[in-house]
Amino acid sequence: MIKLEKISVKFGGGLLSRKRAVYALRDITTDEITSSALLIGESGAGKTTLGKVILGLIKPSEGTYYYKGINVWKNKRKMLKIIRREIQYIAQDPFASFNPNKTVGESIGYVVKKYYGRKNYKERVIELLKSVGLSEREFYKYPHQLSGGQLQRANIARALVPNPKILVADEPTSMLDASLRLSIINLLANLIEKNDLKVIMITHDLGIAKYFYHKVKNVKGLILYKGRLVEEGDFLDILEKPLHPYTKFLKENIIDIASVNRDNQYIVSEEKLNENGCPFYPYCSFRVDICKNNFPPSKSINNRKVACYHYA
Ligand SMILES: Nc1ncnc2c1ncn2[C@@H]1O[C@H](COP(=O)(O)OP(=O)(O)OP(=O)(O)O)[C@@H](O)[C@H]1O
Repeated sequence: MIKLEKISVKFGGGLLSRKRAVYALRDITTDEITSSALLIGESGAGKTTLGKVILGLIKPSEGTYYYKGINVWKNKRKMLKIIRREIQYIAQDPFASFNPNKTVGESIGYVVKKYYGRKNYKERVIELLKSVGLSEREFYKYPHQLSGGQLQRANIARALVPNPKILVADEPTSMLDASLRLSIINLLANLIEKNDLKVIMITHDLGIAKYFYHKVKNVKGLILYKGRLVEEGDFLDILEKPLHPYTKFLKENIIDIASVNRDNQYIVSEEKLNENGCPFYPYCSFRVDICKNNFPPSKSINNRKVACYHYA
């Protein structure tokens, strides 16, 4: 379905910009993604940027994005039209995703009318609301009259309007109370099972990621670190037997990557990072000289891929 080849995304550094270009993503190559997936990484790792590349919202500065085997940006008129329909986005904050002056039914109805016309649009909206565990009552409510969890359900209902093949869910539970988080994951797992749908979930919360894996099964994990893809493979396999030193660090130290504490004993060196080197170099206890200036090529090991000279 989705294949990324040497994708880099650079921000800034234009002719009129005083700032140096920053790579949000660097040289990302994946195997074909055919299942649901988890994009894991701490803040600034490039998760959202990668999600936007997949949604066709960001044109990579370098590299090729294939959807269904077709080079998206080489065939952009046709492919972006397909992607806009088949790949939908679930944002983190459901309150920011709805117009506060319109009822939930009107907001979802707007999208229904766009795709299917006015006829029977209300019935379609109510059916969608029911498919995400809401009821007809919610059609008439304004966003502020719903809880965060209910509104996130409505957000998911709206994303389902064009009958997408993929949902890119960007931290879909992080704005919700802990008690509601699992119910949203349950809903996504349910939709995956009942529909011909895959979810690409972006998260820094390993607890949520594990729960998603156990509900959905067959979930690919993509571990990002400072714009680089460091490990790829079955998510549980990665978590149980991490190969990359960063993934090992994650497993041993933390549940929520947002709580990474850089002042712990893991830090080996404070040396300045070379842009072309491995970004984990300063913290890595397996590092060798070459890591400093050269990011390693990805190596296949038992259905996994890891970018680390330790395995070269
Ligand atoms: N529009 C932009 N202009 C300039 N820099 C950007 C832009 N969008 C993202 N970046 C930078 O690219 C890097 C990756 O950002 P991104 O939002 O993709 O990370 P993330 O893993 O999703 O982080 P978070 O979990 O904090 O959202 C960061 O250093 C960020 O500051």
